[in-house]
Amino acid sequence: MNNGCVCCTVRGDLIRIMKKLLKRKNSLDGIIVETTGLANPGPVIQTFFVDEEIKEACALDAVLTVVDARHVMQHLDEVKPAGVVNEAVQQIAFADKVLLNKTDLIQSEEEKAAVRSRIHNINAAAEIIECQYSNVDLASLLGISAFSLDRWLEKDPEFLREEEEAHKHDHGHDHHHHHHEHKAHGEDGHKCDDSCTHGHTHGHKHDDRVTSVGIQMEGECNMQKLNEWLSTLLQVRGPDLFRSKGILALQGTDHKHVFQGVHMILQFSSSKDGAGRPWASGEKRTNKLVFIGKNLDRNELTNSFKACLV
Ligand SMILES: Nc1nc2c(ncn2[C@@H]2O[C@H](COP(=O)(O)OP(=O)(O)OP(=O)(O)O)[C@@H](O)[C@H]2O)c(=O)[nH]1
Repeated sequence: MNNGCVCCTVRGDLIRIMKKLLKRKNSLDGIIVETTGLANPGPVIQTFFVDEEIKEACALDAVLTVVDARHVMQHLDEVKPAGVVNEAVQQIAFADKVLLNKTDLIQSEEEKAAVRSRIHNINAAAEIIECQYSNVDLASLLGISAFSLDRWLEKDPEFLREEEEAHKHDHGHDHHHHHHEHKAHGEDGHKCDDSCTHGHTHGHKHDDRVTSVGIQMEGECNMQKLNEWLSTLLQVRGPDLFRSKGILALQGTDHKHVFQGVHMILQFSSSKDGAGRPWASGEKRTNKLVFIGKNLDRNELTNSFKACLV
């Protein structure tokens, strides 16, 4: 689900995609919906209960939330402006199972116990599965019938009622969601405003300080400049940089380079070590980078990356 802004759950798109999938001649064993890391899971779940056709054809099996054991606390602790939703809390609250991932990055058993108890306090019903690199037996994740509407309604009886109202309204106004259908992935700097219905079910707004910046630029990077730029950037802006990733062309090599960042942790890989394919002969060397985080300055990021090019 890449369309729309990073924060929104794009229920209109999801309904359309689901209906397309259901029309396929060969029937599917299952459908896995992956939202963005900043999504409010509520509206996605509601899709399976408010649309008649989808309700008939599908059963919501389970809501799974992957938790970064190293960084989750700082996101749960984050104080948001009044009325703004903490999506980390939401995602744990709505989970049937929590995959507590990256346990290798946790320093001590005490730290792990603190994270587990925090998750448990938000959602006592969800089973917590500890893992590394999300390596979990699929049988414990798929076809488990873990979702219970009753438990949901216990938590929030308003849940379906409000949505049914909103849905009726949608039918009368075809373009209700039009403002989410332009451009990809919020890289146009689109911010949720008051007209955004997503995430408003519970009277909460998305944190509009969080955006994404995509950079696409032809050329080759000077390795040393790039290294200095990225490590300084992550050091200085780390707390605000939730996620960064990119494919890079480096001077003097045909290998493609990939970087993956989560806050201050940065990992490089290369087609030399089996990550993807090298640049093909004649292929344009286009660097592509994405930053997702708080208070990002598109111009500053673009210009400082540009300065790393040869
Ligand atoms: N040490 C460690 N690193 C991990 C683990 N799982 C993933 N990573 C690394 O974390 C980095 C970012 O990956 P994830 O956090 O899984 O990315 P994500 O945000 O879920 O992925 P996108 O949907 O692509 O944004 C990559 O460099 C992964 O190799 C783990 O269990 N331990």
